[in-house]
Amino acid sequence: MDEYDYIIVGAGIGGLVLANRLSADASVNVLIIEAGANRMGDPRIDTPGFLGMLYGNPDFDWDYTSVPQPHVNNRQIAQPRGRVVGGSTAMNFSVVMYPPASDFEAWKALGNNGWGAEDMAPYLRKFHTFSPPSKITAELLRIDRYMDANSQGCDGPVPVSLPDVYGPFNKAWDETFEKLGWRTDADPIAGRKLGAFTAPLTVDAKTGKRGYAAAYYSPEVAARPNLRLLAETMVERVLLTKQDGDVVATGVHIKNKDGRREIIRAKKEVILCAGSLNTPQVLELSGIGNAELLQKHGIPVIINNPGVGENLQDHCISSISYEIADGQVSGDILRNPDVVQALIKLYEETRGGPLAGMPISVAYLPFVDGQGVVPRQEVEDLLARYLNSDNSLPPRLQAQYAHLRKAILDNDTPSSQYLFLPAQLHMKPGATSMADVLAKPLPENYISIMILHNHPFSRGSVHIASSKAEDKPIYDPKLLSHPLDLEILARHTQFLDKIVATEPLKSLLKERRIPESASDLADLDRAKEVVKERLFTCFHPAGTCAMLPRQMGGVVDDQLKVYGTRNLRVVDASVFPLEPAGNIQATVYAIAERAADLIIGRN
Ligand SMILES: Cc1cc2nc3c(=O)[nH]c(=O)nc-3n(C[C@H](O)[C@H](O)[C@H](O)COP(=O)(O)OP(=O)(O)OC[C@H]3O[C@@H](n4cnc5c(N)ncnc54)[C@H](O)[C@@H]3O)c2cc1C
Repeated sequence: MDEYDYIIVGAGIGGLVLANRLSADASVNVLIIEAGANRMGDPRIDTPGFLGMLYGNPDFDWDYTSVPQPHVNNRQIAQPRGRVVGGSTAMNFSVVMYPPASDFEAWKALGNNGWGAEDMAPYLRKFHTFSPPSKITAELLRIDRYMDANSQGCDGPVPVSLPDVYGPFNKAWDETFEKLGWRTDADPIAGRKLGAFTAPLTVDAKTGKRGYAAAYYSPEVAARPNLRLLAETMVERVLLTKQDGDVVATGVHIKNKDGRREIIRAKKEVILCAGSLNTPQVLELSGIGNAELLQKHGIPVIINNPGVGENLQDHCISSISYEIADGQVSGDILRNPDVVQALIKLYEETRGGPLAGMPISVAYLPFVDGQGVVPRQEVEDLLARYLNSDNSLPPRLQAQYAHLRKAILDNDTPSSQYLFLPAQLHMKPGATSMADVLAKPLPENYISIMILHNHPFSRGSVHIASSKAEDKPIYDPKLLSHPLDLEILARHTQFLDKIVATEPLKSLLKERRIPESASDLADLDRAKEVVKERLFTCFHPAGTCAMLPRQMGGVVDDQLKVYGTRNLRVVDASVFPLEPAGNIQATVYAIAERAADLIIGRN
């Protein structure tokens, strides 16, 4: 029977960071188990522009779909999740965003010592190595104004860069927001950013290849005799026993690719890094969760904790696509197979061109609507109308909403993240898959502007559908179930009219929009309908095993240990107590790096 000091479940960010850092000590044996295959070196992963090939493909994607969402016209929304070594970073859009310092301060204030902005700042640098852009790209984006190469990461495994993929739209984006009064020169990594900027990408500037969590599993690390990666192996549950009143994780039950079941023993710890949708599933299958639910599925209850699988938060986005002016180019030209072939050739020969990265630009803005910043009194009125202040909310929500209330009233905190994306985007009634979103059925060329709602009030859940590990859990994000979310997102969507009516972006666009009903967003009710029709996820499910005090519905403590256990930890996006602003991969890397220090005892 196999036995290891540490067994890590899942080879996404959390798993690979820990596998690397823990096995640096040659006296410690580490096993990392991944349900998907090891496809390092596969050009479909390595080529940033090929990401559309990965979604819905069972070789790469768990391919979740939500249950019908009543607040979004009963639509069902896809939620791709990486099922491969590298996890979701093997298929993400590569954008590196840093949350405002106040979001980590909120984590700390919610009872998590050691998770404030100062504690986390070094870890936001530790995971990556930044390469400054070429002179042409630096000048095009005016990057020296707000990004200091010396403040970025300099020796982490994941490459971060601004490849030469940007063009007139990115330049116009920056200038347009400046005209609108949103020029700021703060460095995003410092956690005090507002206004427009171009966030770097997890792309290796030299090779044009995707940089992702697999970078932590370099050939030198993989060759360590004390580290073993077991791919194509599903962890079905954690083996738990009771010792002196504590629950102790002694190993895991696995099912390998031939369908054979085995037990592998852990001497020190089992660490769950299976992501926000699968970590709660493994806990519930192991007997940790809501007792009623476990009993319903015939699972013996080891620890009754109804917080498992609850508190699900995600960044939802609304978006509008705009036809581009004659003579301009967008990613929609990739509908032509000859263009694709020419770009593949260019990429193979130069490691550059549009396949080397998505030319996304962003803007962090406070709460705005069609008129500009929403006046404080109006925000207060909205909060009074929609936020329950009569203490009938559970303590977790009361504490969380107190922070969200502060955030939306503070004009220095980004309420939304606007994203420029150079392609048309489509949503459907019923179920919308990634293939639907990325299809290019319209003959004209478009760009899209997406609005990501940074601090959602809605809370969903993910729970087992049966006692079988192969049955996907039920994923119910309850998108827009809190009325404030619709109100906020609709108002942010109204601000799009201002953005596209401002030069120089205005001259790069024509009148035609997707959807057509978005041609005038002055009416708030119409903007709300547009939001419901166009709502999608930005792929950041989090919070389902929240790091919070137990009486507040927490699942792990501030050492990331599962309550009631001696040696079972969780290290992935599920531990977020509160969704931070912006795309979350940098935050997940930072959590994993800090977890490594906690486990090693360096903290
Ligand atoms: C399409 C898409 C685009 C995105 N774009 C961006 C972006 O541009 N910028 C950004 O910052 N973030 C982005 N993200 C989000 C970011 O990539 C994720 O939040 C992050 O990778 C989550 O990491 P994780 O370690 O928590 O989980 P995951 O990456 O989901 O890793 C979990 C791993 O555990 C494995 N696993 C699960 N269950 C089991 C089991 N029972 N046994 C064994 N193994 C198991 C999975 O196969 C997976 O490999 C995107 C995500 C997606 C899907």
